[in-house]
Amino acid sequence: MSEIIRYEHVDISYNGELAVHDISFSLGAGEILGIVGESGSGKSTLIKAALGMLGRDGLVTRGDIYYKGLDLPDISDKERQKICGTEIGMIFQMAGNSFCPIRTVGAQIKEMMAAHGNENAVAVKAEACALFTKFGFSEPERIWDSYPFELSGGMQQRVGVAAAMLLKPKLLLADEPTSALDVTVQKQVIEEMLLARKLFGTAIILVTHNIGVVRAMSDKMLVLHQGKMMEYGKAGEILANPQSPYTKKLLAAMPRLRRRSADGYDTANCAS
Ligand SMILES: Nc1ncnc2c1ncn2[C@@H]1O[C@H](COP(=O)(O)OP(=O)(O)OP(=O)(O)O)[C@@H](O)[C@H]1O
Repeated sequence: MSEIIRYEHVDISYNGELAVHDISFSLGAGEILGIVGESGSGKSTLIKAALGMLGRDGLVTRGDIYYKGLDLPDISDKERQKICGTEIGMIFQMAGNSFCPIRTVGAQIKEMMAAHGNENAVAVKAEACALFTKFGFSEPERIWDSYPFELSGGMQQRVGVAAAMLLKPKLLLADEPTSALDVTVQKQVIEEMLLARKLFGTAIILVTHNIGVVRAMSDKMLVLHQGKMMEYGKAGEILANPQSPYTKKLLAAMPRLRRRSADGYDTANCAS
């Protein structure tokens, strides 16, 4: 399996204070890594570092983050703009909020695709509607013509995932993509991400508080505590047989969710 991204001994500080310390992991094409840990453990910081989104106060102070031979913290803003979206996509907890409220979904998707060099509006619409259909929307044209405020929060989130996937990124960074959603919509968003992996071979780094979501989706798992890596390895093995006392405590406090197969899951107690 070809490697997509590799973190090597990464330290990240805000205003000189260490937030994340000595993190190493790698991810191959189509693999899904779940990053879990308590609030403030550094989960978002880790993925923001890949796209230079640490803000003015944040800095990768040691180590490397390699993507296709590029050391991401060192690339220019121009290079970063080029890979942002097309190579590495990102979705947030409230992905729907990134849509402008007063322009239709279709207009915004056309603009996004044009900004990445695809100006064929007819083809873009056809491709978007086909993906909406694959993602389970029964009226794709209606979604295309909708203003974001005409869609529920859950629908906005699902359309946000679809929009990110239209650029067919090799890597998707997903920061709490299901935590603002009710259990039914969580299931749909999980299904969308698994389908995206299947359709496009996209690798996913998933930040979540929800062990149930990790259990349902992840091949690998990284447990963070106060910026340090407590455990990293195959998700199934860690979930079945956690080694560090911290992981044991974390798992004991989480609800259960059984994994059925690579693409299937049982959503009982998915929300946490
Ligand atoms: N822009 C910032 N400036 C200063 N400190 C920050 C900044 N962003 C994050 N931090 C600090 O870095 C640490 C890790 O924060 P981070 O948001 O990565 O944690 P998290 O595990 O994603 O938390 P949550 O689950 O609550 O989103 C925290 O101590 C946080 O206060």
